[in-house]
Amino acid sequence: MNPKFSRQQIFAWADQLTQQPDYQALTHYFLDLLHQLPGIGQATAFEVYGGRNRKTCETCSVCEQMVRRFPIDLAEDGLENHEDLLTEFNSGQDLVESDPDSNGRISRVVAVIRKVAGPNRALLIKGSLDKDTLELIGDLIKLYQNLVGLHDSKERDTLTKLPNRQSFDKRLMQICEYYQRQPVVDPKISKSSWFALLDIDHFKQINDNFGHLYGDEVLLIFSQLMEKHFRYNDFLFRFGGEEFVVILNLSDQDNAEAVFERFRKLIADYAFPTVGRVTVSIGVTHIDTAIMPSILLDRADKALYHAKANGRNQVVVYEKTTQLMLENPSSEPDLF
Ligand SMILES: Nc1nc2c(ncn2[C@@H]2O[C@H](COP(=O)(O)OP(=O)(O)OP(=O)(O)O)[C@@H](O)[C@H]2O)c(=O)[nH]1
Repeated sequence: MNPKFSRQQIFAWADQLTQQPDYQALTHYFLDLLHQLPGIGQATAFEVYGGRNRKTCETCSVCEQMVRRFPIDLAEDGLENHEDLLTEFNSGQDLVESDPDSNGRISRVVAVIRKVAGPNRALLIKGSLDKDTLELIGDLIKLYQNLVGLHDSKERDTLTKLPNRQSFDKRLMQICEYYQRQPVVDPKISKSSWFALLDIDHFKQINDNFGHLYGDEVLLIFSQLMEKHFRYNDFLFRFGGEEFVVILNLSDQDNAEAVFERFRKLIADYAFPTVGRVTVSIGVTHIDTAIMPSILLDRADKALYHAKANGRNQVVVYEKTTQLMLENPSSEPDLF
């Protein structure tokens, strides 16, 4: 028992941790809790993607490690250097502590959380920590880690480990509510958020020609290429089947179009093992201040349908496409 905290206090924290409804709420609560402990100056959570430990990636080149900081923020820009964190993460230890100072205190701790159903995570704690606090942190992290596992199994897609449809619905609602509080902007010149539906072309043919296992491999590599291409503050989801969603943040219209166009080309040029070439159609729309999730989905879906109907392997931005074109695509998409 930690002498600074009563048994009741520790059980109250454990009780609160287990009551958090999802990974987001759990991690917010856990970081707040850590900040209450003596000597902790800063506690930050990260998601760590890619890396040499994932066997599935041995055949492809998309798996260099990438770090996303929690919480991903709609209004925050800039990339950070995470080299030290990755070195500690890859050290093979679960709790990496800096050398103690002359008073026996530790200034930096990295806790590594490896998960089956979601991405790996790292918690970075900075401050001046004594032995008792370190022990308590270690125990709390074990509980947090188990709860992360439970939430991941509900909120993440098991194949790609991206947030699933259920997480998407919640997140989209939050984003729409956020933008409803913001002033109206001209998306051509101001940075705001963009919603995109990405649908792999002729995916049924891939399954039919090569089998479901190779189809799954395409989905997995596709998701890894998404994680590599988009920035840490964009939101990525597996929407279902061969359909994915990206919410691109802090971007004007030209940049959004260019980012999705580069991703389209990245996929078209990528040599997928066995399957070879794969293409993707992308429907994009602006998230404006007055919009409801259902309207957003409908607009992106119309743009995607337009891309499919006009030859696939292309990006269509709803705002650049006239209503007439969206409602009367030049041809019906061919179905198999
Ligand atoms: N391997 C694999 N296949 C899946 C998964 N989820 C859905 N599918 C398959 O994805 C295929 C989607 O086919 P369609 O909706 O006809 O679309 P498509 O063949 O991509 O054609 P277009 O979208 O019109 O270019 C179906 O055959 C589904 O069975 C999955 O998790 N793994």
